[in-house]
Amino acid sequence: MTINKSQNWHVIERLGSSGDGACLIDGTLHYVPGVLPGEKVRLSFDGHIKSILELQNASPDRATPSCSLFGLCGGCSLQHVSLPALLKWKTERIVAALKQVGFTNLPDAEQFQSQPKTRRRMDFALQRIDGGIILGLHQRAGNPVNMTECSLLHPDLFKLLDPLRECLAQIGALTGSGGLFVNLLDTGPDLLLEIPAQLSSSDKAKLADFARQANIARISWRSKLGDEPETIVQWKPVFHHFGSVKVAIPPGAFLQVSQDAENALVSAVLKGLPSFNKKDIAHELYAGNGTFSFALGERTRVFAYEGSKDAFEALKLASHGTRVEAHHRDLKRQPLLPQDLKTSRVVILDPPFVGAGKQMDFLAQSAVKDVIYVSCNPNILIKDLMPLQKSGFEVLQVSVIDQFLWSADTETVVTLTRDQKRLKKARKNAC
Ligand SMILES: C[S@@+](CC[C@H](N)C(=O)[O-])C[C@H]1O[C@@H](n2cnc3c(N)ncnc32)[C@H](O)[C@@H]1O
Repeated sequence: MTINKSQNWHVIERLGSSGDGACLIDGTLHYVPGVLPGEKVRLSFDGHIKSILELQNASPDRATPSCSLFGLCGGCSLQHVSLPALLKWKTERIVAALKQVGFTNLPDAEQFQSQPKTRRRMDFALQRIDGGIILGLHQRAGNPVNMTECSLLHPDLFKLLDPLRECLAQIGALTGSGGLFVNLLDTGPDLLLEIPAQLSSSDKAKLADFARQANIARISWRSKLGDEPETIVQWKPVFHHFGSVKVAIPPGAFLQVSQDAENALVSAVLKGLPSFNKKDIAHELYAGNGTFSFALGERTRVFAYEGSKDAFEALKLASHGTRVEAHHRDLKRQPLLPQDLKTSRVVILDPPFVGAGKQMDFLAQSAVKDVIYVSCNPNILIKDLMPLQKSGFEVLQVSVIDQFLWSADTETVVTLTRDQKRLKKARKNAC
């Protein structure tokens, strides 16, 4: 294929939603990775943009990437941006999203950014190659890259990678590609392997030996996403604390990706709560294993809804002696209806990446006055918050939590109310 080396210079206008720089070339919008607004680039093409040949007007927001795999590994797309500039960009994106919904009179956003090397949850790709195993993240569009260094991963997980490669190389069932889901819990790393073929008894014995040598409490396996994990080895208890409540976390469970971000998220949610009377009930939707539930339970009675059976069971077991009442419910198939929310003082919801969909319409139609919406997807946030805006909700507080460091993903907590008294008071206090 012939590569056309353009002599033309192109100015980067802004960052698009995936973090790539947008520029107009011959009237068509193109996205260029690794650039910043205001920078001028000369590009080579092979139908699409192939590479940056030259860059001028380097932005003051430009930073030296901290990882030598940057550009190859798909885990980070924005290491060429300084962390303060990244947080500012993410915050502007959220403010723009809220304006797009139609909200006006927005409060200043509170901001938090995780520290590097704090990531305690990661979904790795596995690939057998001649002489070993590749264990790392996928390229942006392509094969996995061996993670030989990482600016994101918690050191307690990073130090496991080499021993894991050695162990997995001995696993006969791993003949091609697979996955490895890792959570760093209070009891140490918890591993869930995804390998299509059945593990042999020899594979299981090797994993059991490895678990003891590497002080890993549990290793589970499933053949594909959606299958129930099988515990291969568990030789000591597996648990994690949310506040003072101990939860027996199931294999492959959802956990906020870093402890510092989890703390910031919980604080933002608690800050958004209205005042409670003794008998008030908070409805929490998409509760997971209880990241927010038990902190909420310190303030009031909580009805916590979760669709994953494993997470619901962990939540239910842990909720004894607390004010949290766990409910197993698929909120897509069976959303809470306005009458189900009649007793609700406030609704807190943290939907998955695809959003809450129809549930938002029923929430908007209910009599609920206060909502705290947690989002990891700014595009879906726009869709989900539309029905609330149309039914009279206004934004009381916004927190932008950059827990997905050096990627375009953003976590946000938005407190909304249609209680005019509360709104007036908050705005008066902010003046
Ligand atoms: C973003 S996670 C949040 C979990 C929890 N709030 C936390 O912070 O750890 C979304 C949660 O929604 C649950 N979920 C996904 N689809 C669901 C559905 N249709 N009905 C109910 N829960 C669902 C997932 O199992 C997951 O626990």
